Amino acid sequence: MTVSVVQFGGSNCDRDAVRALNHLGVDAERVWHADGLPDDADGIVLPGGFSYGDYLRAGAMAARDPIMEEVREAADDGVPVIGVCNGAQIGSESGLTPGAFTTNASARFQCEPVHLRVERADTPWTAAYDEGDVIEIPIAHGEGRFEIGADAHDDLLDDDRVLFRYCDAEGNVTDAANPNGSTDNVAGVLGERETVAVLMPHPERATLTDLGRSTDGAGILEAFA
Ligand SMILES: NC(=O)CC[C@H](N)C(=O)O
Repeated sequence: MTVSVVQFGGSNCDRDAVRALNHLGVDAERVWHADGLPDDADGIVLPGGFSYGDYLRAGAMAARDPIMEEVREAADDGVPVIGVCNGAQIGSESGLTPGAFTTNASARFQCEPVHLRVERADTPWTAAYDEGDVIEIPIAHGEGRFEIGADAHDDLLDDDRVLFRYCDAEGNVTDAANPNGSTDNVAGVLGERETVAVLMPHPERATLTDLGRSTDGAGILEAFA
């Protein structure tokens, strides 16, 4: 499998994603947005960063970049797509996943390790875990607060599309464990297909063993292995 890591102007986690995937034995290459998706892309990562300088809203301009039409078509064909942090914002802005990410309740950029509860273990992104597992992965965002209308939230729950929730070290989903004020502590969701997912925390920053920190994020990227 060759994973395309889509680089926009202002992306800054594209190299980290390639390195983390390579560490897991997955071929990956950075793809400059203006060059379009290669025909052999059989996996796609929308990486973190500050695409288009976060102007208007984080992810809003990249979501309207022509390459996103190709990403949407690939996703519809069943190609696995994951959006991480700014990539999650691009995914929601482009309608790949429900809800929106907006300014943290703190109104500050937050960079810290958080705990996540695995809400679904039967997806490609979470097959390495058991439902209810607690994993530690860092966040680094200013606009990570998940927001969704009441009806869409009901649909999200009915369709069981919440992938991760912010929790404490014991797995309790509480306000105190919610770093950014996200609705229902949601940290990651699935698209219409389980092969499409977005999450605000950074699994590629919790994969390499030589960083000396948690490697709990590896299981998410192993979806491509
Ligand atoms: N690390 C990131 O991808 C940051 C995302 C976005 N620029 C934000 O601050 O919310």
